[in-house]
Amino acid sequence: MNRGLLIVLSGPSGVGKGTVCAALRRKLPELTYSVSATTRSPRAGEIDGVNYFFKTREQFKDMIERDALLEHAEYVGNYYGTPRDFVEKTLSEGKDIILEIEVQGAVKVREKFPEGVLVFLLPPSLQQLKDRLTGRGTETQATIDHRLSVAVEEMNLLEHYDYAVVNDEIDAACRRIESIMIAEHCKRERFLHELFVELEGLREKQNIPER
Ligand SMILES: Nc1nc2c(ncn2[C@@H]2O[C@H](COP(=O)(O)OP(=O)(O)O)[C@@H](O)[C@H]2O)c(=O)[nH]1
Ligand SMILES: Nc1ncnc2c1ncn2[C@@H]1O[C@H](COP(=O)(O)OP(=O)(O)O)[C@@H](O)[C@H]1O
Repeated sequence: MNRGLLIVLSGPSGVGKGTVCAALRRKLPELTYSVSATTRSPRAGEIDGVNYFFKTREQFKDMIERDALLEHAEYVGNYYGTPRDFVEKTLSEGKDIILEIEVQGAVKVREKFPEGVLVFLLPPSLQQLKDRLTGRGTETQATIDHRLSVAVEEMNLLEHYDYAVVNDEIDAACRRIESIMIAEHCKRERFLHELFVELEGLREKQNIPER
């Protein structure tokens, strides 16, 4: 059985990672979502174990020490991390899993999981990024300014990614990510498709040299 795909959806704050990821999950119910751990306080309506596993700093430190996180990063004063076991289990069951994480964490995943598929979500323009952060209404003006300056730095990490997807329209961005997933599955079929195993067997039997 093929291992599942590890898809990392990343990009600057406010670009639409949460929105696009939610739309993609509605479209692809079989796509597993990795719930992160965080030390940030829950926002109104957020549920522990669904949106995040909300942890104290002590609990989070303990997870780092136990090597229970695949990656973790500090972001605007809070810690965020991906629980390792759930990701490993999902991939070994042949299921695809999506991580929606910030850019430093995505680059760390690259080191630990070179076969991971890194997708960078881009805003159509910086002005639209600012408008989205403001429009969401979850941040104060000071946080928005801070997040915007962080976003400009974050864009520099684009070169580490496999794909760039512009989030102009939510549906269009989803379609692009779906296409990436289809292409990445086809790439892996090259190595594992049963037909090729059969062909290899036949070649050996008939002593046909490889082309
Ligand atoms: N490295 C890392 N980043 C994460 C993880 N979970 C969430 N994030 C990112 O942390 C940042 C802040 O998340 P959050 O406070 O929920 O704000 P929002 O995504 O901007 O609404 C976002 O860029 C998330 O994608 C994780 O497990 N690891
Ligand atoms: N393609 C899009 N067009 C217009 N608005 C969008 C689009 N994608 C996301 N948004 C809006 O932008 C804001 C930030 O999106 P969000 O998903 O919270 O970003 P992130 O998770 O990257 O921080 C939200 O108010 C969301 O509704």
